[in-house]
Order: sequence, then structure tokens, then C-alpha cells
Amino acid sequence: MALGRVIYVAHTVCIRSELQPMAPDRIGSSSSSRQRDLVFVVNPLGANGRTGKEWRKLVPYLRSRLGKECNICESITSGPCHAIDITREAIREGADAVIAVGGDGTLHEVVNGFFWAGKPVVSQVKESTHSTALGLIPLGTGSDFARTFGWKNDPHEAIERVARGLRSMIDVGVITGESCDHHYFINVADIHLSAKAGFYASRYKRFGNLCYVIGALQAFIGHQNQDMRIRFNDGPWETCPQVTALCIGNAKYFGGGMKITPNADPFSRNLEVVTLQNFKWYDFVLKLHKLYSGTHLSVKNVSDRSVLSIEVEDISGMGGGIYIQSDGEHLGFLPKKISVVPAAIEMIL
Ligand SMILES: Nc1ncnc2c1ncn2[C@@H]1O[C@H](COP(=O)(O)OP(=O)(O)OP(=O)(O)O)[C@@H](O)[C@H]1O
Repeated sequence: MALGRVIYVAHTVCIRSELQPMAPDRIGSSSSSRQRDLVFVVNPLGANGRTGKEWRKLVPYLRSRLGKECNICESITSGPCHAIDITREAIREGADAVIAVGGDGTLHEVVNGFFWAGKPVVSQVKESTHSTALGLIPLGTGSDFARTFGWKNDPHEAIERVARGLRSMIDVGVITGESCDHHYFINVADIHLSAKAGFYASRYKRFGNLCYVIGALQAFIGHQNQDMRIRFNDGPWETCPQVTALCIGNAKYFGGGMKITPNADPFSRNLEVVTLQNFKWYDFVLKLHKLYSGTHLSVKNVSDRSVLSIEVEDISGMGGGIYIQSDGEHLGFLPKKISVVPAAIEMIL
């Protein structure tokens, strides 16, 4: 998307600045003086419509802060999964960064847009010497991924990060199932009760963070802990009895601020697996504060380990009834294999 080239990203509007003397090159490692192409992928309906409103207020500031150095391209999503296509196209067109504007769901789709058929999407621009970075302006309901970095839902702070342009290679997780499709996540993937709670919570986003409480209460109805077959790092299969929830973290938080995988680190080149077994409803009432503070690893029936991969099968006889979600998005049911993809994406930090 260098100057003079046409951008074919659907619904993308590029707010190009007047030609001006170049500012110092802060975004990316290239020393060329060309303007950077930043594609902002905006979910107008994130956080029950707040994302769209905040974004409209933000655009004038964004132009004044970055417009001299960068071509600012705005791409408004038209529905679920659109952010994936926008991202793929932007990368192929040689964008310097694709920046998700919204919640974890939008970030999740943008991350999936960095891949195609199990491989990274690459620029088709012949002269391109840079890779496309991932950025985030957190403006969602939960915005859980941002919490690992201590980022708030503060768009001005996020724009400063983009302006500063520090980048680092970050891990992602990949989930494969019987269909052999590859599905990527950047935050937390989780199985059984929490995934079911997330599935229901997505229906109540209009209530803000309360949606997670409502979702959890609904998921408890008829919930049963289940035996599962698990294997770590392609090792031997073992039975894990009475699993309540299995959480696989690349980062630390889910469910609107629960520090579920407190030792996860997206730069560690592995994933943290936290297993809750044999929990009853009253265990959640008594131990909820520990789940929020991340001090639950010492609680009875909670275990924790660091892995490269984990494979999980349903042996409950529930016939496809055990939910899995990734980054708060419903992904279907077991069996699934979840693996780390080390240093998969360059992220603006
Ligand atoms: N134009 C659109 N219309 C309807 N849904 C959309 C649109 N664009 C994106 N989506 C969907 O909205 C869902 C939620 O978006 P997002 O994650 O940004 O907000 P949120 O749910 O409020 O925040 P969080 O996930 O952090 O709690 C995503 O799963 C995405 O597929």
C-alpha cells in the first residue's frame, strides 16, 4: 500500500495526510522515509456500540497525532468474521500494521487474519521489506487480553503506543480439530464450564461486564463435571477425572478480569494450562475472589503446568456436548488439540 497504490481492502477509507517533510521513523525497524500504512479495523458494535462512538470521537485526534507520519486507513467491519478478511487483504497489500479497535473478539478475528490455511499470510508487494505488525486499541466489554499488559480501555494511551512503535514477537495458540482447520487465539482458550458460560455471556453483552455473571449462572444449570482424556506435549494419554474447566492461557485474564492463568506469558514460547476439577457451585462462591486475584493455584483441585501442546478428548459420552471457546468466542466442541505457535506475530506494545 505504498503511496500511489490503490487499496482494495473492503470498506476501507484511507485518511491520507498532505505530503509533508518526513518525521523520524518510529514505527517498524526499516529506515526508509516512506509513510507507514496503518489499517485500523473497527468493530462499530463492540461494547454494545460504545466502540463505534469512541472511534468517531478519536479519529480527529488520531489524524493530528499520526497523520503526518502515517497513512491512516479506517476499515469498519460489517459483521462477524469480516475483520479476518480485512486483515488478510491488508497484509497482502503490504500494510505496516493492522490495529484492532474493539474487544477481544475483534482482536481474535484480526489475529486469525494473520494466517491462512495454517500458514502466515505474507505481503504480495514485491518491494516490501517489512512484516505487518499487530496493534490493539482496546475498546471492548471485557478487553481481557489488554489486562495482561496493564492496558486500560483508554484509546489515547493506545495511540501513544502506536506512535512509539515498540514491537516484539508474541506467541499465539493454534487449535486444530477433526476437520484439520487451524484456528488461532492470542489470549485464553478454555473448555467445559467456563466455555459454556462464555457462550451464554455473549448473549448478554448489553449488560456490560455483568454478562459474565449471567452467563456463568446460566451455564451452571445442568452442569456436570466430566472425565476427559488428555495428553500433554504429544506424550501418553491420561484420564483427568471430574474436570470442571480446563483453561489454556497464552495471556492471563478471561471472563471480564478473572486472572485464570496467572503464570501465562505471551513471550514465554509456551502455554499455561490450569485445570479445575470437581468444583461444586459453592466452591466458586467461596473461591471466586481467588480466581479474580490469580491466587487460586494453591486451592485444592486446581492444578497448573506449562506446555507446548495439549490434546483433549471427551470420554463422558455426552456426544459432542463439551464446549470450547478461544478468546471468548465459541469454537464448538471436543476433541481438540491446542499448541503454541512461538513468536508468531510482531505486536506493537
Ligand atoms: N459490524 C458488526 N456487526 C455485528 N457483529 C460484529 C460486527 N463486527 C464484528 N462483530 C462481532 O462482534 C463480536 C464482539 O466484538 P468485540 O469483541 O469487539 O466486542 P465485545 O464483545 O464487546 O468485547 P470483549 O470481547 O472484549 O468482551 C465479535 O465476535 C465480532 O465477530
